[in-house]
Amino acid sequence: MNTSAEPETGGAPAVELSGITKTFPGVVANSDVNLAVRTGEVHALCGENGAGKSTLMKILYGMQTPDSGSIRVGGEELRVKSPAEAIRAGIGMVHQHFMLADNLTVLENVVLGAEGAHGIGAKARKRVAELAAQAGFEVRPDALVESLGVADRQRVEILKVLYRGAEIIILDEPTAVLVPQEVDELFATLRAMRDRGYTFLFISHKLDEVRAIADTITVLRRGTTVGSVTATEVSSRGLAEMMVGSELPAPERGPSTVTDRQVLAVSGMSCSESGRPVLADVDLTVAAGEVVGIAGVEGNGQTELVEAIMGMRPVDAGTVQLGGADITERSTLRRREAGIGYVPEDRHRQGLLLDQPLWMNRILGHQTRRPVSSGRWLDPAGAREDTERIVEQFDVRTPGIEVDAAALSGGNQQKLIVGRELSGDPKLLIAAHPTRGVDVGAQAGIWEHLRNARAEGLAVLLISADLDELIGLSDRIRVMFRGRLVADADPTTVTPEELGAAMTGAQESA
Ligand SMILES: Nc1ncnc2c1ncn2[C@@H]1O[C@H](COP(=O)(O)OP(=O)(O)OP(=O)(O)O)[C@@H](O)[C@H]1O
Repeated sequence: MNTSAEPETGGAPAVELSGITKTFPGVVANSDVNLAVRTGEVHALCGENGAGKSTLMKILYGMQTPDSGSIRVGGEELRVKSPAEAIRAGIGMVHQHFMLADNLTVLENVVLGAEGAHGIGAKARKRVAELAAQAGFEVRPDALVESLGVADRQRVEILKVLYRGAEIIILDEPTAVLVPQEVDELFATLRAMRDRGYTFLFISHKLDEVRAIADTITVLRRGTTVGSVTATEVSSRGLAEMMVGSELPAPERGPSTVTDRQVLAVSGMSCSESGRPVLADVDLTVAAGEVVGIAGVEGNGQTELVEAIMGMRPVDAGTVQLGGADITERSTLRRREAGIGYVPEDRHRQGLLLDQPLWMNRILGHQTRRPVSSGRWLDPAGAREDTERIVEQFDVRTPGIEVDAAALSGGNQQKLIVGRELSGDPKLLIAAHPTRGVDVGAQAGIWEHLRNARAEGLAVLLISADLDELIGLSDRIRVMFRGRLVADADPTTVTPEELGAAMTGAQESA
């Protein structure tokens, strides 16, 4: 590849993957996959959960070794054995879970580990400023990363790969955490960079977005390439059909099932962190048969609200009632036993034991209740049987329940968690981003399960960055901003744009 500041366009394809096969015990993740990416295009990879998208990108980025097949970058055959080699070949990857050091500045995060190029002084600072200008980012190089919102953190991740000389950039579901306005900004950056000759590989489940930003879309199904299409020549419906062979489903509330039986009542909840208020005087109720959606840009207190309700974070003031009983002083386990199901935001850290088999993961958080425990002893047979049920009902694609949770694709891990948390007849489900990273078919499946549980009287507190999901499923929407519930929106009339505006601080009701 050329080593000048900007990539060349035209000529050989940026990336050619041919006949890539990769198997894991019991699973063929990629089977004879072909992918050709032109220099200077945005190339989207779509496909169901477990279709093999991440595996293919990890192979390109040197995190996995293929069993067979070849990789050509800029026309030259490459054996990429590690991310360091991929970076040397001009390939960068922005992961879904950001990998930044919170207590360092933007500049330090970008330069750390790549001091060789421009040192750590004025030259490095100048180079970062140049790259930021090209990408259209307004960055404050000396700001601490911990003070940044999600969109800015993502910009730092992008700058990191640009700084290391990447010309081919893999983005793994970059829009999952962004509000519509931020998505537009990211797309403006990608277009500007593409016009400079950079090449992007973009994994996404949001088909409308993919059509808006991609030049070419390649669809994978069950580990193989279904085909590549020009983005302007395919409808979302057509794409969904390529992916799953069925129509594109939409979230639907269905008829109201809201009752007057209050299940959750949070009153006057406030809490702070290092002296800084993170939740201020929050009042919130959810009734049986009702879905209350919480809208908000990430980092405005949603995580803290959920943690406070779950008893995972001390509060300065306020009470939590479940079905009329005060549970403010109870531990997280006791709250779960009282009837709260919990789909956490971070499935790796809080939702799963990655190095344990699926059936052990069924027990997590439920260890004192049937059918996985007699109350006194764990019941592995009961846990295995109920895990088989979840795998079946929630269509968790896995070779079996004895494999470790780490071996499941992201979307299938999420289906397992949702299945587990809807087990045991909860009164309340707290669902933080329940379909994040889940494909359109599986998403429709999870929505259907939520709707059915709601019809049977489940109260749902739904936190989601997917505004279509919030609008489509909620009976009421409350907007969170800087730790307060500042506005309410009627899901039957509000548009995603209006909701997005309310989330970024417009005070009036949306
Ligand atoms: N380290 C691993 N060990 C065992 N199996 C794995 C491993 N990584 C992936 N797999 C399996 O390979 C298949 C493809 O997974 P991959 O993560 O590539 O899918 P994906 O298309 O990215 O899915 P998602 O949209 O859910 O993230 C899945 O069946 C998955 O269970």
